[in-house]
Amino acid sequence: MSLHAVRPKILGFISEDVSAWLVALLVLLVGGVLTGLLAWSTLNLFHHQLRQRFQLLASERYSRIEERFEDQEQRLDGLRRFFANSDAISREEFNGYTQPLLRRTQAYSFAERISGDQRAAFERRVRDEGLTNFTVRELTADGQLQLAGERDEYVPVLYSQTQSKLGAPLGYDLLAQPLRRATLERADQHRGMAVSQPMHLVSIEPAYARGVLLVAPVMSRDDPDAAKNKPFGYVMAVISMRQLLADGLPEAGRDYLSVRILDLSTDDQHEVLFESPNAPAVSELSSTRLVRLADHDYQVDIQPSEAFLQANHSSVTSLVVLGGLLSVLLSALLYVLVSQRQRALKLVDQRTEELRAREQELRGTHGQLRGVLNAATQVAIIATDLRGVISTFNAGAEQILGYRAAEVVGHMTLENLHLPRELAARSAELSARYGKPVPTCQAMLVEGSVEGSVEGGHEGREWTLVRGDGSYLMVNMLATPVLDEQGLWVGHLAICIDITERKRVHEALAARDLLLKKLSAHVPGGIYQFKMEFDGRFSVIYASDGIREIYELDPDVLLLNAEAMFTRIHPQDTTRVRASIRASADTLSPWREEYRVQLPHRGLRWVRGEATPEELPGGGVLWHGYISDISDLKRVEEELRALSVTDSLTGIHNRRYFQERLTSEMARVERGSGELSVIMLDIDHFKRINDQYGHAVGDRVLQAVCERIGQRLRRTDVFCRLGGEEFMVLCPDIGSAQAYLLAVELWQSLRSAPIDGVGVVTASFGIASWRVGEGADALLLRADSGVYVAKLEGRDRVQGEAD
Ligand SMILES: Nc1nc2c(ncn2[C@@H]2O[C@H](COP(=O)(O)OP(=O)(O)OP(=O)(O)O)[C@@H](O)[C@H]2O)c(=O)[nH]1
Repeated sequence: MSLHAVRPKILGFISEDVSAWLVALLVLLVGGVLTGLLAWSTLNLFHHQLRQRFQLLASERYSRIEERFEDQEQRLDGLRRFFANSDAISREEFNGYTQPLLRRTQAYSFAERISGDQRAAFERRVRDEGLTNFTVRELTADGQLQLAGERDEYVPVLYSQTQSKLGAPLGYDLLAQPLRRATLERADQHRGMAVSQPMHLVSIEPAYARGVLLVAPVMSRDDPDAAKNKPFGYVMAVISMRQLLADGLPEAGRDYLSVRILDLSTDDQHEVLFESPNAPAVSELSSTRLVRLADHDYQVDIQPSEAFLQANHSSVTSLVVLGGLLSVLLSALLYVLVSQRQRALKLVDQRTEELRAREQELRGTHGQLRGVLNAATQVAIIATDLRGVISTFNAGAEQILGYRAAEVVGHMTLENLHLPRELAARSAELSARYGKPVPTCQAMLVEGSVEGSVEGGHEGREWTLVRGDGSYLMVNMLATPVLDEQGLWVGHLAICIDITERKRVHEALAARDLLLKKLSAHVPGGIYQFKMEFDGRFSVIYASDGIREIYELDPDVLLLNAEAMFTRIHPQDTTRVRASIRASADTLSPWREEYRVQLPHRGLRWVRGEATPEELPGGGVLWHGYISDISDLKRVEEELRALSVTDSLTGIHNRRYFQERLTSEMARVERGSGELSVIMLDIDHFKRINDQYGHAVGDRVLQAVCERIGQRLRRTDVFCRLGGEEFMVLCPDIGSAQAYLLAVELWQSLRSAPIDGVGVVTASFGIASWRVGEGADALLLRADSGVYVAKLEGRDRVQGEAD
């Protein structure tokens, strides 16, 4: 069954394979929809509650307005009855009655109706009461009161009780102003209260001047035709709408409602009686109701103000934000959970696969290990537990040590296989080194090859093991700790290699090395192995002690640095030696070279090297060779050489040497570099000297002539005895004229002074200078011809060169 089949689904319904992004998106979507639904229902509830609250506030405000309108009517009616039921009302009585009524009313007044005839008497009466300046007045166009004009009838204000600081407009004739007049007429007509159209009230502070005049006619109690006659006066309430409606309400900025009152009684247009100072807010909420005051109907429109909306703001925005945030957080959380879960599951899959692969690998490795253990028949592999008891004993161990695995595993320890005295010695050595006792059972396990390091490198150590038959076996044993997977020490692994044969070979090699050393010590010169790598680098593989004398270098120095050898070779020979080595490497031909070495102590020496090259696999050449000092041999050779080209009697060069030098000088001039001349001389009548003085004197004469001639020659001139009394001077780099002068000088040096016991000895000279294309024989022949001519012409002379 696959792992996928048993996995539970995410949140019970989301498949494991669904992308974490998709899950997060789905949750975000659902969260968004739920938030939207919740916001929608909350908004509906909010609007419902808002409407209810507004209606409540509006109803309360309507009640307040109606109540205050009724209150105004009742108070004015009371004042009217006060006048109607009294015979005469004095100013003090009026004031006393209206003083307590001045609440939410700007002023209460009483205006008496008088005819034009009664005006003067009326004014006089009132002035007599104490109002000395009292006159009937009317309003001018600019709002000032002035003396009223002559009319048939007046209704001047007689009494007035006002809150205004501007005072009462006493004497103001209400009939003089059309609106007030119309109001009085309507009151007369209805015989009841009438209210004016909205107007600017007189003698009221401007802020409160907008209002109405509520008028009630006062009929005389004593007038029998009161129903028909005009009233004798009017009581009035001056009502400022602002004062009436705003009293008891919070200030405009904090009032939740915006109120507007329209006067519907005007025919042409609905005039605004009152409008709240606070503007209505933009809202669908509004309420309208009709309210009546006296004979007028008013439309009262109420709308919520900004303060209302602010005090009742919706929490939907917060809800949406909160819902959105929660949705985002939830989707992010789910994304993290799902993706982490998926990652964890993938990791589990991956680790499971890895474990399976590791298991397979371990099985394979275990099989291979078992195979290796069994196949390693030349190596003893022994594993022990921590107590040293052997747990593995491979086929190689059986074969090498002569035990069967069955008799060793679980029965014997590694210590049992060792030679006891060797273990005891090693134990003592280790105990002394580490300053604590090391038991013999651990002596073969403690690493001792590195001083002071217990767990340092793992190097094999030679041990003597006791075989099954009691014989001894030399092994190289490498013991390493075995750790389990947690790194805990669980035992040891010892790998033993039989080194009996190796030791024998080492001993044989050591004996041969010793022999070689002894032999080479008795051989003059040095034996060496010299190697050139494929990249051209030199190295010395072996150098016997004899090399030390050849190069005055320690053999060990050469083993480290082969180039040190070349520092000893004479600078003029170094290039030649290197070239010959490379030539030998290229052609694999034997190397043989004689060269000079410049030694710190013995100075310049000649050596001869000989070596046989051998091509190495993979490139490079190895020489096996021998170097010897040939300085003595060279010296003898030089001496022999000198003898072979020297005339034994006179000590000057002989004919052979002359021939060699002539050949080389001819080659030089034929290459076009310089000139060449020869001067030939032959002693005159030498036979006579021999005959007269003896052969020995003749020999001395020959020596004396050579001495005199030699003194006159240049260092570059080559003076040779061709034989008998015949000589030749080879003069490089001089031409015919110079050669002639030299010959004359030589001729004179001979004849200018006598030789002891013999007298003056003369010679005949012939000269020849090399001509282009001329051979050696022709050159010599011409010189010889010169001597011949000199002899013919009487001897003792220099014969110049014929043209
Ligand atoms: N003492 C002595 N005599 C030599 C030697 N070699 C040759 N002679 C002699 O030199 C003589 C040469 O004589 P000639 O060839 O006749 O010449 P010459 O006597 O000098 O006469 P011209 O050359 O014609 O002047 C011979 O008698 C030789 O024996 C030598 O090494 N020592």
